[in-house]
Amino acid sequence: MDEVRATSAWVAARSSHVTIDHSGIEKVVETVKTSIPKVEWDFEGIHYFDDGPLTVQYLFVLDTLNFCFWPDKDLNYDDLASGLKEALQNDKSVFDADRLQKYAGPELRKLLKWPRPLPLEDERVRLLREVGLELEKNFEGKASNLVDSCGKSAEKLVTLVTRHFPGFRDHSVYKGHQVFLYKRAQIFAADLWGAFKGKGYGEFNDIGEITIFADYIVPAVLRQLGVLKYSAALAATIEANVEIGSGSEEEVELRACSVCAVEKMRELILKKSGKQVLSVELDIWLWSVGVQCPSLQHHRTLSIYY
Ligand SMILES: Nc1nc2c(c(CN[C@H]3C=C[C@H](O)[C@@H]3O)cn2[C@@H]2O[C@H](COP(=O)(O)O)[C@@H](O)[C@H]2O)c(=O)[nH]1
Repeated sequence: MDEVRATSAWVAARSSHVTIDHSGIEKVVETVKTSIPKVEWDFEGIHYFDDGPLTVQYLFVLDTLNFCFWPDKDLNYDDLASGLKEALQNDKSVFDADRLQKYAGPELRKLLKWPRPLPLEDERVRLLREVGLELEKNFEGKASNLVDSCGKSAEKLVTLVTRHFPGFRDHSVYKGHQVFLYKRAQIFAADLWGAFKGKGYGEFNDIGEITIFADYIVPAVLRQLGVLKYSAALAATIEANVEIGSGSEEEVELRACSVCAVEKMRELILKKSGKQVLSVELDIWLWSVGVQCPSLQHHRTLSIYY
């Protein structure tokens, strides 16, 4: 994850639409003191869990589809997590690798009990096929084999996932430089760690290497906390719900500055209190604040990455 950290910092050092306010970070760290509000993974109680390989398959499918809910104003992440959970409870073979390759839009919709086409539905279906095919070809159809082959390293898992599954290669080119954010690949590792409570399939000796997951909720929360500042033009664009192009400077800056700001927050907490907090812990806290704030205005980018 050094690549994510280094390239995000590269962007933050050159950004003009989004800036990190160091006094804002100081304030947040001062407010939370040494204890980041502890938010449990699955605080919503919406995820499937059976302590076994089927949970790994579920989480991999979930994170394959974990992006861009906002174009449908009634759809959000909860609908996906609980919809897939129910589908799996009703039919244990629903995420078998051969079946993942066969879903078409209307069936996926039916699976999730969603009454109309999903946002980016064709892409969602294509990504499921890609996952089914590659799991079948290289991992005997099982995401748990993928995790088993990582030797308890989250970093290795992210590398393997991004190497095998092109849909997880969350990167962009900013001012001529390649920037890596790997949101869905990293969140898959974090979801395993959270669901299995750091044991079994969720045991990673290097979980501290993971950064936050650059989505559209966390930047908005960081802005609300005074950690990120937007240019007047960017603020107006977001306020007016105008879409921001995928790979645009604005979009890359929003995401990269969020990663970088939270890394700085983490460093400051360590400096002030000697306490090592994980980016994953900071992420779930920030994200849970964001999704519980109905008035939160976030940027809108059509993307398969987040
Ligand atoms: N940074 C970050 N982004 C996250 C998550 C999660 C869910 N994580 C689960 C794991 C354990 C917890 O108990 C959560 O349930 C989803 N997202 C992103 O949010 C957006 C969806 O927003 P809305 O349209 O309002 O539902 C979308 O980009 C989605 O990809 C997270 O944890 N961190």
